[in-house]
Amino acid sequence: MYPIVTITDQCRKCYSCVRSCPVKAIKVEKSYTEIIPERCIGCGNCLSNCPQHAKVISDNVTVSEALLTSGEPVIAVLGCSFPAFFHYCSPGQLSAGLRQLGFAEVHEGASGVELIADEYKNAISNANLPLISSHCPAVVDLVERHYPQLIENMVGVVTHMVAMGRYLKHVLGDHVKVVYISSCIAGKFEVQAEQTKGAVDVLLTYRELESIFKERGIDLTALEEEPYDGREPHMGRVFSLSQGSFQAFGINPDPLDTDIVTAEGEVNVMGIIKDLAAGRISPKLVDLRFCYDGCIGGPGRNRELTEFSRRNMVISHFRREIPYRLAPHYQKDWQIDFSRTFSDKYAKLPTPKGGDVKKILQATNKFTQKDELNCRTCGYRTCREYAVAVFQGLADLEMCLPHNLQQLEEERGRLIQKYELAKRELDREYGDEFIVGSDSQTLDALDQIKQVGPTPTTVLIRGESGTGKELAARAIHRYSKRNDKPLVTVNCTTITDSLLESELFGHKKGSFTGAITEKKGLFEAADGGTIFLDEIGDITPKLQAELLRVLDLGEVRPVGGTVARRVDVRLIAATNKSLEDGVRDGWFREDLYYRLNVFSITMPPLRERVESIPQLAHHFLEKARNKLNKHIIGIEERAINAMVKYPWPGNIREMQNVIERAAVLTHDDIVKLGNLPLAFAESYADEGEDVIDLRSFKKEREPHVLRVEKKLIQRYLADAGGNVSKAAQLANIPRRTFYRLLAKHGLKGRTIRAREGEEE
Ligand SMILES: Nc1ncnc2c1ncn2[C@@H]1O[C@H](COP(=O)(O)OP(=O)(O)OP(=O)(O)O)[C@@H](O)[C@H]1O
Repeated sequence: MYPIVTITDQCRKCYSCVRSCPVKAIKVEKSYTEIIPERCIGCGNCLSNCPQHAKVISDNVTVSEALLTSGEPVIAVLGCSFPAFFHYCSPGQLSAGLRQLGFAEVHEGASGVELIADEYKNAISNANLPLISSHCPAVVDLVERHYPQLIENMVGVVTHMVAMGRYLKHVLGDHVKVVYISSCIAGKFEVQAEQTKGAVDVLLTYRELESIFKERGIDLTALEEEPYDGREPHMGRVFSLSQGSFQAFGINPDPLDTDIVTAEGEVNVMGIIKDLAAGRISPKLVDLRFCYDGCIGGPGRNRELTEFSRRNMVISHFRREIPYRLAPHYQKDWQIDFSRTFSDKYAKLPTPKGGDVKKILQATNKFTQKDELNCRTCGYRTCREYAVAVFQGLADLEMCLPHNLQQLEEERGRLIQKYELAKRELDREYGDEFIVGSDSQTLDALDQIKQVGPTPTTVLIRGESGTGKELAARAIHRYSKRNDKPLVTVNCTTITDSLLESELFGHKKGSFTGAITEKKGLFEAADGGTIFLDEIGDITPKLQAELLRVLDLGEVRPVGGTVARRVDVRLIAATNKSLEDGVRDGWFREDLYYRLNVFSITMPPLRERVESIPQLAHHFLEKARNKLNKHIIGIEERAINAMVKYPWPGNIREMQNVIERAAVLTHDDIVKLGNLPLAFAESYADEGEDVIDLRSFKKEREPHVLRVEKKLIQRYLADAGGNVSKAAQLANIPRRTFYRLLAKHGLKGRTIRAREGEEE
């Protein structure tokens, strides 16, 4: 298993890992970043720098526990920096705790350092090339994966960890299992590496070990001290300190000696490696450690302590007397092979051509050198490095912050424009409009609206389609104490069920395909105000249950989320269905029905508002006049009477449309009966009251119809270039009929274009 894992849900793509990765071993995916194992050197920077803790060490606790119950002897080896982590107990107590966990023996990794000290001394004295120390696994990976030309410079000796593993298995037999406990993450890579595999079975971090103690309820400070096993180390104990390796290996360089160079920390190490690769320096030995402050600064270090106190703890451990069980087989001088080889693991990435980089730069608005800000927010040092990474598939175009900001700004402008248009549209539809009507049913509804408006009560508005339910909801909100807060209206039938759920309650990132970011729901958008759910009778049982939860608990739970959020929203629902039937037939929850039906208002259909028709007609004329920007002063009496007589259905929109159409058609400043659809005049006539002369109506209408007909014929002919057959085809009428119409209006084919003006 790969030692570092990304919890994809937790990653927020802040690019901290990209920024902190010295070898750019991070690939940016759509909604998270991922480590590229072939490039990773295990330095652990991405773990320490991830603010969301989305990069974690793969769990070795379970494997260790499995080893401990396998029946084979398991040996614990404590890394050299352990005193700087387990500072709250004595080394003897830690040994006792490990034995309680089932470890057969407890060793200090520091003795592994002493095992390889002679190998180091030999390598240095026989060197004919600048040597690079190989005791830091991150440095080994850096060379193998990124600077393979330096492989021949590596000291061909294993790390003290692997040395300990080889030693223990040599002395005790291959059946024993070795668990190395350390602050080093790169060591986890080394355990699995081809050349060093098999020596150590599991690398456990100090923190993982601590979690096992906690899990088992072992309080180290309460334990009786127990001795350590194996060879008691001496100078090996200072190995984890800055420059401690030379002291541990018994090499005493002159501080002014430029032949032996030592460097710690990413920047220094990378600098020296680059110098060596470029042949700029040629010392005898470079002793490198990727972590600042040496191994006591490892990624799994105890972060509560300063470097100074960590150092002091290691030094006082070095000076301390520690109980040791000196078994004779550990006192013997065994001949063990501590050598190792290295392999070229360089993973070549595609190289862009000049034009490729330019294209990518241009895609993020960088056309001149001045546009290349090199701001580093994407994690790359320069815009060009970033463009290369995009080409290589490591980075994506979204990562350029200045470009993103500009795009967002443009998008914001577009959204504002869209919002303004939608708002204007809504204002035109509802505006500051109040409910118009003087019939008793409308007046009753109005009374109820005024009464319930200022209360927090949930309201259910019933009525056929187009009877003013939304208008009523808006009026309730306007009369409420929440009228300075938003009124969010949702039509439950216009979006699919699954989308409606996420629209209403929001969703967490990754909760369904396409949910690439977290989104707040409309309930949260309406917080403090009112939400109007139109067509509530159409929602699914699942949504009904969720809605009931919101009403009962006052909290919403986003799709894919576990944590609920409190909201203060007043609910107004509307339906044109009978929810009572729904409860009876099982498609609407009874408990929700009672929760909604606290206060119900019924909006009457237009056919039951006959008394209000004249008032409504004038109201809609006013709306049409504003919309069309046309000078119309009123509606003639006959037209009003015809509308009163007309058998309207329930939908008030129909009346609104009839009046708008009439306002379009009228040539005068008054809407006349003739401007209404013929059915009005006919139903008016059928009533036998105020009979109008239909013949004279037809006479009055005829010239208008003829004029429109002639214009249409002329347009078809013009579109067909004067070709009558084609014009008839366009008009979708038989050619003969078209000829007849031409004759009727005194028009001719072919010549029509030239005579168009004349014909007008
Ligand atoms: N009493 C009224 N006074 C003024 N205008 C009204 C009245 N009733 C309805 N309208 C107008 O009729 C149109 C339809 O009203 P509204 O959208 O409120 O109806 P609805 O019942 O919510 O419709 P649906 O069932 O289709 O959602 C709107 O333009 C509204 O302004």
